[in-house]
Amino acid sequence: MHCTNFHIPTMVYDPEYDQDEFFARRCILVNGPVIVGAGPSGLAVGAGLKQQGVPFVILDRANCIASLWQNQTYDRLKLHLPKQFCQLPYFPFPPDFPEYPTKYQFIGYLESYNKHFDINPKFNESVQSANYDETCGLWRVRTVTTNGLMRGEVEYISRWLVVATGENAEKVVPEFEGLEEFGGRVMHACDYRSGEGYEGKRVLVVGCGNSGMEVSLDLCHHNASPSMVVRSSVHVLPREILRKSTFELAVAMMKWLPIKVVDKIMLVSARLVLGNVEKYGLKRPSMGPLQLKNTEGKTPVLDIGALQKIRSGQIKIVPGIKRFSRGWVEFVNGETLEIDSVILATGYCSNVPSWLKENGFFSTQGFPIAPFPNGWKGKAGIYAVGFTRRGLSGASLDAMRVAQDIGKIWKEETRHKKHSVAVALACHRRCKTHL
Ligand SMILES: Cc1cc2nc3c(=O)[nH]c(=O)nc-3n(C[C@H](O)[C@H](O)[C@H](O)COP(=O)(O)OP(=O)(O)OC[C@H]3O[C@@H](n4cnc5c(N)ncnc54)[C@H](O)[C@@H]3O)c2cc1C
Ligand SMILES: NC(=O)C1=CN([C@@H]2O[C@H](COP(=O)(O)OP(=O)(O)OC[C@H]3O[C@@H](n4cnc5c(N)ncnc54)[C@H](OP(=O)(O)O)[C@@H]3O)[C@@H](O)[C@H]2O)C=CC1
Ligand SMILES: O=C(O)C(=O)Cc1c[nH]c2ccccc12
Repeated sequence: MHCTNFHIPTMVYDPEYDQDEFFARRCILVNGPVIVGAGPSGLAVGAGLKQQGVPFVILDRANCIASLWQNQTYDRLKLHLPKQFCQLPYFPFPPDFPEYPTKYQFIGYLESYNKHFDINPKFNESVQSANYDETCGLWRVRTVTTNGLMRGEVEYISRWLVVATGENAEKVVPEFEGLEEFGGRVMHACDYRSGEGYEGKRVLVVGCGNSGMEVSLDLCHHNASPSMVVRSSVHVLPREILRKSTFELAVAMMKWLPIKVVDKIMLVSARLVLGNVEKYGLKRPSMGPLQLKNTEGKTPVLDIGALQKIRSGQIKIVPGIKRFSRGWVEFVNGETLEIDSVILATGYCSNVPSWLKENGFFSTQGFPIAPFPNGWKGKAGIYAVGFTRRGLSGASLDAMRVAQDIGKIWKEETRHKKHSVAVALACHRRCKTHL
């Protein structure tokens, strides 16, 4: 796509003065980078840029920051890594936070972070496409804005594009034979808030990652009867070993030992603390838990109580699903089970391939192709933050690198040109000459 699709009116974006909302179609030249996503990753990049005086625009499809945390998680959720691995750069958690903050505490912290750095994302702006326009050397990011009844299209034009839409941007909803005739309540784990309303119900929880385990546990707390589908294998680790965070121990050991050895130690320790989990139907993968996380992104389960319920039989383990029918499910081993509801804890995926038109930086799965630690920067001013499958600490690391890199280029350019807006306008003029 070239500049032929350039829509007027065109404005220079000034963060001090947010222009009116009257135009249904607008084109905004951004002085600084466009950041897509106002989750922890996007906010952390924003903070790093603010500190260096670099202007930017953050766009989010939702109407709030950290929408994954605010709109798509259950009430009982707590961070499952200790707090020091989850805080964002330059602004620590309050000292009275517990070791594993609740989601409400984490959201409160992110709100303070947003306020403290005056990040000011633009909400209700869903990015539909982004492409690099070689004729003018700029990124063109198109959004659909939904603001009450108002719907508009905006094109943001920028030197830099920071992708911060997350590893969990879309829910994965597999197709199952017969599900349409099942008849009971079916929802994805991202829409599950609590077991209220499930009392006495037989619930099939599909998937045994952290979501499947914790939803099943929450259902037990609400006197429901969950059966959890384990179709392949899963690593379950205790959240703590001898009162020390398992994750923290693993991070410490990784400084001295190869990952394979650390995995062995993890598995021996897990066996000592949890016993043999395979006898409950929780088959372990052949690859160790950290290696599996690093190579395939599959997060080990950090157990916070589900295993005890599996042992006691309150959570039943069932095999893969063959098909559904009215009021029941048939498994691959031919057995059937009567159920009232289904919760799909079947995971999430990146949505980058659906909107980013480029070749070579992102894979078809929506993750940077270059392996860690080289996937944060691409060619022509594109960056990725929060795609290293290393949780919030990985996102923070990316964010600091990206903000520093953009800040460095920005400072070099503003030293040479009198005013950064003049630079943007010059680019803009160059772009328009190609119309
Ligand atoms: C239930 C759950 C619990 C977790 N717990 C932990 C934990 O304890 N510790 C840990 O380290 N990690 C945890 N994670 C991993 C989680 O991915 C990170 O914590 C964190 O949310 C990643 O931040 P992010 O900003 O990269 O992505 P997100 O938080 O997903 O934010 C991405 C933002 O991009 C926006 N967006 C997406 N597509 C578009 C588009 N096309 N246009 C505009 N905006 C868009 C979304 O609305 C969203 O606000 C958890 C994940 C889940 C699902
Ligand atoms: N407290 C916390 O901090 C929590 C953190 N999280 C994090 O959120 C992220 C997402 O976790 P989660 O939502 O559990 O997703 P995961 O991707 O980790 O797990 C998805 C599960 O669904 C199963 N599955 C997928 N498709 C099917 C199918 N067709 N039939 C049967 N089973 C299927 C997978 O099985 P298979 O392996 O065979 O493909 C797997 O067990 C993770 O990083 C996790 O750590 C989640 C919840 C709580
Ligand atoms: O909870 C998540 O989704 C995370 O990605 C956190 C995380 C990063 N590395 C890990 C290794 C083991 C368990 C959790 C994590």
